[in-house]
Amino acid sequence: MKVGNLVGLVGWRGMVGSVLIDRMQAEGDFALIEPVFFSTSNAGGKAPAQAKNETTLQDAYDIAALKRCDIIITAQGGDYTTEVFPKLRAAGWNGHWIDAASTLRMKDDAVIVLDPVNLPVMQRALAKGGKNWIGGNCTVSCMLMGVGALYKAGLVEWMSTMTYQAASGGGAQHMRELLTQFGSIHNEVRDLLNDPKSAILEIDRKVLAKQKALTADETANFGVPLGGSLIPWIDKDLGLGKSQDDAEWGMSKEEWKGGAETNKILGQGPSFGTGITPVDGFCVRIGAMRCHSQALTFKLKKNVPLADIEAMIAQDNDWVRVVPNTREDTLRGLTPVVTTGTLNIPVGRIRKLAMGPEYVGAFTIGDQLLWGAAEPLRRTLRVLLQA
Ligand SMILES: NC(=O)C1=CN([C@@H]2O[C@H](COP(=O)(O)OP(=O)(O)OC[C@H]3O[C@@H](n4cnc5c(N)ncnc54)[C@H](OP(=O)(O)O)[C@@H]3O)[C@@H](O)[C@H]2O)C=CC1
Ligand SMILES: N[C@@H](CC(=O)OP(=O)(O)O)C(=O)O
Repeated sequence: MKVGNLVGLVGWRGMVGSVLIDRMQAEGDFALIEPVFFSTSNAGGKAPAQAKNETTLQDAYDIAALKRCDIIITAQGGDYTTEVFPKLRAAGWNGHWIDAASTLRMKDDAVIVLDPVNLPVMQRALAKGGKNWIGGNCTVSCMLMGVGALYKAGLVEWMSTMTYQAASGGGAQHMRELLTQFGSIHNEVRDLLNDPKSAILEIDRKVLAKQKALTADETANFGVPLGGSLIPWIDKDLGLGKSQDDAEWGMSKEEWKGGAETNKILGQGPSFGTGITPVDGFCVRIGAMRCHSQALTFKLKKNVPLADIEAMIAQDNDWVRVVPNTREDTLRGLTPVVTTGTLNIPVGRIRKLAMGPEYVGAFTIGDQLLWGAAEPLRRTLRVLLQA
């Protein structure tokens, strides 16, 4: 049955939501839908310019108002989903729910959406009456956009990923805090930096003293200094594993998502167990603004020539960019700064590793607000409207 085009938008004002609205405008999505804008804080206010018939903001907690929508897209966050989604379904709403939050991702009736990688999984679910479409973890989505080709070809025996994740993954306040920390640290040594004869170890000593003396306000979000440092733990401690000899023991939630979500996106089952591809590694927060980077190690099922691997990756989708493994090309094309604000997913440093011919290394980067959050949502809207 054709899906109707009355689309409720919740969370459009936030960081992910704003990127989503920009992308929907850029791609002409608003020409295909009748948007209804919702707010958790300003019901009755003026809806943004894209609103056609519905120019007033609706209350995002009003189940009757939400129930009118054929499709709801939310980037409002997990607490909102937890509160509203069950009530809406309990009230008999049978529309399509597209969500950036992780709350529903691992539910059996939810599909993690990333159509350039798993359109067949999405279409199978749609044919069976699926209604819940959830955006994946940003790190996982960006990684699969880059190297999904190797999974599609059934080549991956296992993968290890070491991540370098941007401040934006924590939200807008985290980005502000990072910059505030950089500013405070710079202020501390500004005069010494301006003096070319000053001793670098004196600068270093003052920087460290300032990092250690950052105020509670300056570290309220990350808990510790991130400017000039890093944090090798992202998201909760899941407390999994019965003993420290279990693979899940000591895993952060972000690391757990790497394995669980990669396999679910690929339609290989949700988590640990048979039939899945082991994916594991360490997730690290660094002082980048909004691009997540990852160093990947693959054990392939067989020895594949490097040129074939590069060709497979390059041809997989319209956004992946294979960066030749030279110093010059890497500096020019494989950094968060060149990737930010684009839909490009550069994959570089592709090379055979010293462990043997089946071992391949790669480095990939993605804008975590675009492919990592907003883009899969708007593309899911298109998939539904075309169904
Ligand atoms: N940040 C990320 O990297 C990722 C986030 N997500 C998911 O998306 C959710 C939303 O994240 P994010 O966009 O970062 O959250 P934001 O905090 O930027 O926005 C969430 C909501 O906060 C309200 N809000 C209150 N004050 C402001 C303000 N000054 N400016 C804008 N909005 C404000 C808005 O709701 P209202 O208009 O109703 O008041 C807005 O929709 C996350 O909770 C997560 O579930 C998913 C992937 C990545
Ligand atoms: N956890 C990610 C951001 C995020 O929102 O992830 P998820 O959508 O899986 O909760 C990060 O901090 O970089």
